[in-house]
Amino acid sequence: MLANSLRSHSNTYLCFDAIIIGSGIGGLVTATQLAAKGAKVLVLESYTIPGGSSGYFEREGYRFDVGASMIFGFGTQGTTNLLTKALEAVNVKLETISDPVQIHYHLPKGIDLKVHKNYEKFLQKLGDIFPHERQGIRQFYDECWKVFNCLNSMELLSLEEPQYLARVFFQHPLACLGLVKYLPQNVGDIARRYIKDPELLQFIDIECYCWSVVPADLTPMINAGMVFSDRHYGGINYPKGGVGQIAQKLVAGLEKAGGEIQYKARVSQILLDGDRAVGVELASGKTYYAKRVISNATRWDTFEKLLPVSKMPRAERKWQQRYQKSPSFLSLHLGVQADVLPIGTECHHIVLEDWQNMTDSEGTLFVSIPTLLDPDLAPAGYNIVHAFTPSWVDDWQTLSSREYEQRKEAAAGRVIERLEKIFPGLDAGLDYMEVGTPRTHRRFLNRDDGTYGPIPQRRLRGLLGMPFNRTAIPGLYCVGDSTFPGQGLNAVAFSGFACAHRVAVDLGL
Ligand SMILES: NC(=O)c1ccc[n+]([C@@H]2O[C@H](COP(=O)([O-])OP(=O)(O)OC[C@H]3O[C@@H](n4cnc5c(N)ncnc54)[C@H](O)[C@@H]3O)[C@@H](O)[C@H]2O)c1
Ligand SMILES: CC(C)=CCC/C(C)=C/C=C/C(C)=C/C=C/C(C)=C/C=C/C=C(C)/C=C/C=C(C)/C=C/C=C(\C)CCC=C(C)C
Repeated sequence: MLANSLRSHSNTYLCFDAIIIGSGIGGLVTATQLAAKGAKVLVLESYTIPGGSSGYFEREGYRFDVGASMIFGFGTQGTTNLLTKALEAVNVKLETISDPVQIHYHLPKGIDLKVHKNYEKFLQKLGDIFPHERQGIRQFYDECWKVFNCLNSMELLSLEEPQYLARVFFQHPLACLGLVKYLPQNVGDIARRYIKDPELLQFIDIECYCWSVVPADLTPMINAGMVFSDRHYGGINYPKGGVGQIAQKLVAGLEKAGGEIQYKARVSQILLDGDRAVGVELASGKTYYAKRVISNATRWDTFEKLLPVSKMPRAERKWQQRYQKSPSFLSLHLGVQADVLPIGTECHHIVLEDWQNMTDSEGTLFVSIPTLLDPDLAPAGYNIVHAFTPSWVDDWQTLSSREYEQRKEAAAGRVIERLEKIFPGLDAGLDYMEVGTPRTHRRFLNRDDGTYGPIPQRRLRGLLGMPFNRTAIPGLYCVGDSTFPGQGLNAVAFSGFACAHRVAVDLGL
């Protein structure tokens, strides 16, 4: 029946080369890459604007980023500046503002450290706090550069495409062998090779945790090589107009290249013909067919909600045994009087009072103040402070709406109390506040339990367990942060390049 319907649709305008479920940056990079290669592409997004966790919302003159504002991938040189490259591929441009400091850490025992874009300055300052470890510090971070230099020397495409692998190996044999060496490794083992001071090792843990949401022992070395080096190379660059601009520009490029996007188009199921994915059905009942279906939803959403659980491939079950959902976040989007922040305040802060609490719910506090880079995001005389801290959906379930509001208020109070320690007077200078919980993330981002992404259940072999874009269901691909190499905008941009490359080869483009 479905096969007939597919055949009858295959010659109509409803049959696309590729349908992409979701317009997160992973989905949009895939879509723009495919459209640039001449594919007929349709993106279906359930929300009213593109971007997913890189979206934005506007309230009372403030434009808030939904997610974090610390953006990698906007460098101007090398091969790892994947957001720059994704925009260029569809002839769109985005102005960015360089951030001279990646993070200002406020850590236990008064450790106060800024990660300067300048590598030597960063090593100097960290060495000033741990003078007995100066050599180990340099050896560890230099090893991260080795990973980065391998990646940054080659074109980055699908590792599932043998011809590409043969080509890069032929062009860059040493870099490929370098990456093969690091792929199964985690940061903790390499850090301990050079560093002995337990407190410095805890610092390496939070260096990893603040983007991978796991300590060094569970963080893949390849990803650390990217993050710990690119912050000093391409740097951290904020998009003028807010993080939401990245998706807006990619959509403009997609449409210029002939692709299509629909909003308020929630996919309710992936249609199968036998075992093959052939299209999607929307919550509205409308169906679309395509030669290939690409899901930018998380793997949990894709295989547990968009497909019958009885069809879950064995490979997915195994993946779920290796990886679990990371916590979501409790987020405070604040508008505050500008004079609350001392002159010279940095854009991104990490606050932790006790090392023992680093991975706990409400343990580490993340703070972004994007208006210090782009003041136009707030009314004159005000700043945006986005403070967020890990939180599990379970703590927010089965509450009456009154209990939910009370719990939100209490949690917001605890976060503001902590913010007061670094920005005294913030409470009194508050002009606007909106509190999001894991339930908010689940609802607006369509992410199961509002999760930030997959994290290893136990120590795994680096990135070896992360699946690429093809799935065990023919015709179905995944893209985004539940595919190799995981969370992060530049990481999902890589996943998008790789997915589009593999799909284009499969389509014979
Ligand atoms: N570095 C930073 O500061 C920063 C900022 C924001 C986001 N990020 C990263 O971005 C990554 C997420 O990107 P991503 O590409 O994986 O995706 P995403 O989760 O951001 O977006 C997925 C999109 O798919 C849509 N969607 C899901 N299910 C759907 C369905 N059934 N029908 C229609 N639409 C559906 C959602 O509405 C959402 O727009 C995260 O890893 C996060 O770390 C990083
Ligand atoms: C041939 C042969 C033999 C071989 C071959 C081999 C090879 C070639 C290999 C390759 C590999 C590759 C390509 C890889 C790749 C990778 C990548 C790209 C990676 C990337 C990564 C990235 C990342 C991880 C990023 C991340 C970031 C993030 C997550 C961020 C976040 C942030 C946040 C959350 C913020 C917060 C903070 C504050 C606020 C303070």
